[in-house]
Amino acid sequence: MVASWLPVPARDAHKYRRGRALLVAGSRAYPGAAVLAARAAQRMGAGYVELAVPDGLEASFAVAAPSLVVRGRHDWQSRWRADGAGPAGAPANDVEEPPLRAICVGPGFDAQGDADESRSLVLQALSCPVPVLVDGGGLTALCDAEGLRLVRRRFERGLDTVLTPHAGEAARLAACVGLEGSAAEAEDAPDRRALDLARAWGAVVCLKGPDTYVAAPARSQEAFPGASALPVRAMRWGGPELAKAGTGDVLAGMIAGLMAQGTPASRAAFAGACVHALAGSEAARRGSVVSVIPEDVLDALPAALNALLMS
Ligand SMILES: NC(=O)C1=CN([C@@H]2O[C@H](COP(=O)(O)OP(=O)(O)OC[C@H]3O[C@@H](n4cnc5c(N)ncnc54)[C@H](O)[C@@H]3O)[C@@H](O)[C@H]2O)[C@@H](O)CC1
Ligand SMILES: Nc1ncnc2c1ncn2[C@@H]1O[C@H](COP(=O)(O)OP(=O)(O)O)[C@@H](O)[C@H]1O
Repeated sequence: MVASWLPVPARDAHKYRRGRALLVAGSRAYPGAAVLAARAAQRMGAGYVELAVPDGLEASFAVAAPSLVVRGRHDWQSRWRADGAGPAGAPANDVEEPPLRAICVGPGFDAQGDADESRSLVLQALSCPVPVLVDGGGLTALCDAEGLRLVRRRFERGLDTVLTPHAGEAARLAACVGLEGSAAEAEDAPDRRALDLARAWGAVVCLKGPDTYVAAPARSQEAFPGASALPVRAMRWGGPELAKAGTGDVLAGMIAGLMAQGTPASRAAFAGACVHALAGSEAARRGSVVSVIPEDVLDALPAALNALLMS
């Protein structure tokens, strides 16, 4: 079933029809995460991937990854309406541009060192009327009353938001909505924790770990066809080859790349996690479970996609 959720380009496709994605990612502390996430969005099929990076670093990113459209943060912030009014992805000025289909915000944010900037970028992304994924340092920046209000408001307006926490970030998201229960209880029942978070935030939650749980808020119950009564699914593929800094950034970009092509948020999160795990296994097969690095996962991604599409 997951294979049928993966977009395949039409014969008459062109780059904009294949989805325009924006990644607001990276910081002076963690620039690499931005490239990992953006590359992953490209590899998952998004036709036009833009990367908004800290001002002054544009040239370094453009050299590191020539096919990415790299912009400074101020350029992006001044070009998009802060209130999210207007058609999906409409730029604030009159420039003719194809619509933006998804935003990924937060991989590589330095939520401690650049707290104000991280928060302002996350809130601006959430004000855009397109699917938004929040990951990494963006999740830390999201955890306050205003962040919660904006995500819930998006839910009420029918706009998809995806949150991709690891266990540490999930604990912060839980504390922000006053979810009871100790860390040990959350570890015992991660499916329940993912679902509680999804409902409390009004967002699709992809709770990462050795097993990954994707939960949808009530509105998206139909998003997992054939699912059991509760809108939460476990993904148990993959192994410890993925336990290396940077693989989460790859996953965030993959899910955003799928959403940019029109895959609904909960399916994008689940299918993205499946392909990510398969790519990790393929990378371990080509090398060693010990040596896999996130770049290997990116390199193995096309083979993993193919294997799933042929299955
Ligand atoms: N190449 C790069 O530039 C990389 C950048 N990264 C970015 O660095 C920033 C900080 O990421 P961190 O994850 O370190 O941020 P966190 O501030 O979440 O640090 C991790 C903390 O959470 C706790 N924790 C609990 N459960 C955990 C789990 N299952 N996995 C990991 N930590 C857990 C740890 O004990 C630790 O204290 C993010 O924006 C992230 O995207 C990282 O993804 C690593 C690679
Ligand atoms: N033991 C494991 N088995 C399977 N997958 C794992 C394991 N450890 C980590 N992963 C996966 O690797 C990724 C790590 O993401 P994350 O913790 O956000 O790392 P980072 O922020 O450094 O990129 C997640 O997709 C997680 O599910």
